[in-house]
Amino acid sequence: MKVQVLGCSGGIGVGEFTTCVRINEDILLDAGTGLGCLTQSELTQLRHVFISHSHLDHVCLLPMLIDNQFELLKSPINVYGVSQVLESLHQHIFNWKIWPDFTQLPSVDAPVMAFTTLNSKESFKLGDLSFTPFDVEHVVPTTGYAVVSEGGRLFVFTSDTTLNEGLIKTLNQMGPIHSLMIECAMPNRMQDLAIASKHMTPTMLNELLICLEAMPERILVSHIKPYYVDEVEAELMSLNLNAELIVLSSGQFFFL
Ligand SMILES: Nc1ncnc2c1ncn2[C@@H]1O[C@@H]2COP(=O)(O)O[C@H]2[C@H]1O
Repeated sequence: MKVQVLGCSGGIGVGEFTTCVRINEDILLDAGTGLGCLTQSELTQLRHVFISHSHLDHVCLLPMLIDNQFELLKSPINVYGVSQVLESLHQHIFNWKIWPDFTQLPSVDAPVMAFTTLNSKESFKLGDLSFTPFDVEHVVPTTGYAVVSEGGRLFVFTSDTTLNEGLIKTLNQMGPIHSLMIECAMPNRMQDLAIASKHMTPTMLNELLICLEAMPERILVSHIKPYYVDEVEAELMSLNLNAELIVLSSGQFFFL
């Protein structure tokens, strides 16, 4: 399984793209501005989009992805998420005011976009891969995704989350995690804002990792607010984790 980080920033600026991860050629986790890094040919290969939550930095290019392919699509692009997330997308974005409701276009019988509701902690199989949403704590309903590769390796994408007992328990129940993509939006001195906006700091990440029964082989850190990248990176490096720690940047890819 190829995991390509198209966007992993907590903000915008030259070279900064918001959350979007491509799995192999046809699957996305979230559809932030990183999606705009793909070529037209790569865009046409996308068939499945798993959405973690309704915040703009994670969904802003989904409407344009569908419109881009409108005339080309012979079958719908499948959009997956738990019910609260899909309802938010439908109500607040695909509502004819912000964007057309592509679940009804060009016709209700043969639309270019189809929503599939997932249940938290229930696996969804796509070929040899499986995707399991799991609840995390953020300011809106949010799920991460546990993705099992063709070879049985586990890639966990937490999306935006803060630290709580539930996250520790959920990650421990998954068994050995090969690669954990987790956010660390702000430096330690901004812990109050991190808690209010339900994000993580390096200290909170360390507290989480200490509580894991098995250390993931790779910790992939994402969603750092651009202004604080150097500070967060220095704080992360001082943790001296017993794992490969990678502060992600757009364009990186990994094989699992
Ligand atoms: N009280 C707050 N609750 C949620 N978000 C906040 C708050 N104050 C500031 N923010 C910012 O609003 C941003 C919304 O997107 P993010 O979750 O990436 O990060 C959030 C914070 O940077």
